[in-house]
Amino acid sequence: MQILEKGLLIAFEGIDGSGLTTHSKLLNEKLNKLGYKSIYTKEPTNNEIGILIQKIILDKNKKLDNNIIALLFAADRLYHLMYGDGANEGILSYISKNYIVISDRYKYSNMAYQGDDINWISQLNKFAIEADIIIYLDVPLDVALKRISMRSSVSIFENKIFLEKVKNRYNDILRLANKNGVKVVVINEIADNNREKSIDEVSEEILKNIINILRNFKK
Ligand SMILES: Nc1ncnc2c1ncn2[C@@H]1O[C@H](COP(=O)(O)OP(=O)(O)O)[C@@H](O)[C@H]1O
Ligand SMILES: Cc1cn([C@H]2C[C@H](O)[C@@H](COP(=O)(O)OP(=O)(O)O)O2)c(=O)[nH]c1=O
Repeated sequence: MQILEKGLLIAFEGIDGSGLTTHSKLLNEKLNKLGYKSIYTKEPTNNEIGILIQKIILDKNKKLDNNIIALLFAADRLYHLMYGDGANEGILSYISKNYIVISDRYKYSNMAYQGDDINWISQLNKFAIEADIIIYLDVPLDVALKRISMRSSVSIFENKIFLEKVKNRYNDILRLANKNGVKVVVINEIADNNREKSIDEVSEEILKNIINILRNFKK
């Protein structure tokens, strides 16, 4: 068992279709196999607030104001930190037990997707701890959209114009996070010869980055 001196929060971020769920789950599996205490969780969660959000964002006819959606995601996050995602304990509880918590999206998605006024979104997330590490999966819009097109249910966010805006916002969000002491790892999913890297290639690249960081964390 690899015991860390302190718990870690790793946030996976990126636009829809960038592989967040795939790669956050794979990283969790690999870290557990290597003997780390690691858990996978996601936002929106499956607690009462997260379930409400999932209903709202999958309902095309429910055109809720962006600020209401922002408040709901922020409430879900505080609940997630304190009481859990509906299946696990709160993130803060795992961190206190020196776990690695891998969250498939976190407060940076709130800023990217609802961030018309990013200062207000930051305020909403005032009580949400910074992640220790952000893994940002960088994928061209057309590749992400192609992957989403295979999906049965599409959320209100999954359209080209909106996701282009989200992708552009991430640049400033990651810079701000880095300024706040977050270790930002950008994973480019396209190889030099313009080939889409395989799931295994991307997953190994993520694991290598994380192991390097964990080694330094121990020092
Ligand atoms: N590197 C990759 N190459 C090809 N397909 C991928 C890659 N990463 C993810 N996918 C596929 O893209 C789809 C969306 O991945 P998913 O993890 O659900 O994205 P997200 O959670 O970011 O919306 C899935 O079918 C997944 O198998
Ligand atoms: C956490 C979070 C997610 N989102 C968006 C990103 C996605 O488009 C959508 C759902 O997240 P997603 O990761 O796609 O969940 P699922 O894999 O269950 O479909 O919610 C926000 O708009 N704000 C937030 O704070």
